[in-house]
Amino acid sequence: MNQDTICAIATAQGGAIGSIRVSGPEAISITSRIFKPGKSNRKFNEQKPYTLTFGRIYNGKEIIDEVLVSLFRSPHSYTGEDCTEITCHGSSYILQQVMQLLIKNGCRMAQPGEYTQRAFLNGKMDLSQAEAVADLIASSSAATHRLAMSQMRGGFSKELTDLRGKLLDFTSMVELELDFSEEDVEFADRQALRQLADEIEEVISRLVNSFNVGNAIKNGVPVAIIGETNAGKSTLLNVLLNEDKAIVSDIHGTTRDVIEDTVNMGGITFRFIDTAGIRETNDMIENLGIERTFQKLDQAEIVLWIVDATDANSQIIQLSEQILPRCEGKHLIVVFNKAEIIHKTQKDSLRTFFQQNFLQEHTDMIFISAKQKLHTDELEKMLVNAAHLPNITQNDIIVTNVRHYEALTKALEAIHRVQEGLDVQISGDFLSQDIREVIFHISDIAGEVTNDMVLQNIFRNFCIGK
Ligand SMILES: Nc1nc2c(c(=O)[nH]1)N(C=O)[C@@H](CNc1ccc(C(=O)N[C@@H](CCC(=O)O)C(=O)O)cc1)CN2
Ligand SMILES: Nc1nc2c(ncn2[C@@H]2O[C@H](COP(=O)(O)OP(=O)(O)OP(=O)(O)O)[C@@H](O)[C@H]2O)c(=O)[nH]1
Repeated sequence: MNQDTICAIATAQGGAIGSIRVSGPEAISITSRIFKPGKSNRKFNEQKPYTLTFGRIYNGKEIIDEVLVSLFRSPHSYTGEDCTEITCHGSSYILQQVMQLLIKNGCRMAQPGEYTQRAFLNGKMDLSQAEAVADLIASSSAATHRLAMSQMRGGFSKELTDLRGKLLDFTSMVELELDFSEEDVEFADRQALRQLADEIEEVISRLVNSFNVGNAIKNGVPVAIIGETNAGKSTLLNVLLNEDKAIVSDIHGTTRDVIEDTVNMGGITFRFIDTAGIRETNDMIENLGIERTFQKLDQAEIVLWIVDATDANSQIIQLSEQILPRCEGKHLIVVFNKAEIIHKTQKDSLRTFFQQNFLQEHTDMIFISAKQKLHTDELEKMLVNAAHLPNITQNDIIVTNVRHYEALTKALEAIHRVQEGLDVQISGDFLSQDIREVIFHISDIAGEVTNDMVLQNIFRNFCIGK
């Protein structure tokens, strides 16, 4: 299927050593045209797989570099094709020269993700494993690494493949019944099918539900910072992020757009979402921002509600109607900011007010000064406690990929129809249709029925050389 032999630089710029990967039917012959092994009696194309050969890359008579070359023979390589790897000195000039020589001798530049795409097309891995390769390269913490590693090693595709196999057996029995419809026979034991459907429903529900945790680990626990204009949201965000990201000014409504950034605190990645201040306004652009604030609030797991302590009462009363109903199921932290300029008696009355009106599960309050960084460490601890993520291991199966989540959600809907259908003794042809749909969505995750556009999109997001 892949007649082209492709090449790409696989290493980042600036290292002492650089590596070029060649893959395809001509990989070994093209490499041997530009590479002469050190000991002249050895031939590169007789090199044993998984060994290194020392030698030189020549452009005509000129030596480009002294290199080490490795060799893999189809199907035993990353792509499943014949492959070579040329390891030279890390000069971008040398790497470019070697690339040009390879191209002059019949290679073509690889597209982003093309090696992994070939690995997928040659059956070395399924699509969810290929997607995990990209996650693995992007992983920046122990948790994201563990998730990507578990998925790359076959994580949930194995479990899904087993279930899909059982479903296929069943649906072929149901479909066989259809061929004998005159005789009113039942090859597929409905009770056993119902048991299988329940089992599958449980597995898929678990995977669908794991996405919240998976998403929080991969993209950060979403924390929305909301409150009235000028309460100090941007100032606090800058403190939390330890850098000057959001624009701070004393003109009301400075933050019109939603700013997002992630930061690691206590081993947990948080994704802070600064939002436009909420107030009644006729400014069109600002109103759009406020609309978006509410959308972001819905996505958040933790809500930091910043209240200007010097002007708290009116804000609380005005906003509690808008905000509180939207915080159900979320952890709400009411942050009284600018606390350094209010009196102790004011604090006490605010605390009493809070305790009388907000005391419920998953609600905290704190007095801080964002400007003077007073009690902001305590706020960080509060956040870490609010974000109780489970400890995950490489054996935990957690969905992190939106594409998988969507396919699983559709599979879950279809399996519910199968369960309902069995309960009301639906006819075989409808039943098999619903089962086929479950199979279809499960197969989508492994990439067996995935359409070309989606495939292209997935691999285009890889880096070159992978
Ligand atoms: N130099 C180099 N390092 C690398 C890679 C590479 O391509 N080149 N990889 C690229 O991502 C990763 C390793 N991935 C690989 C995966 C499979 C095979 C391979 O030869 N598989 C054979 C043998 C399997 C076995 O013995 O179990 C096969 O599948 O038949 C090679 C590399 C990370 N490090
Ligand atoms: N005294 C005092 N002033 C503060 C504190 N935090 C912020 N401010 C000031 O309050 C003003 C508004 O701060 P911002 O951080 O821009 O407020 P915001 O909530 O992001 O405002 P919008 O972008 O308009 O929604 C600025 O002048 C800040 O310097 C604080 O803890 N104490």
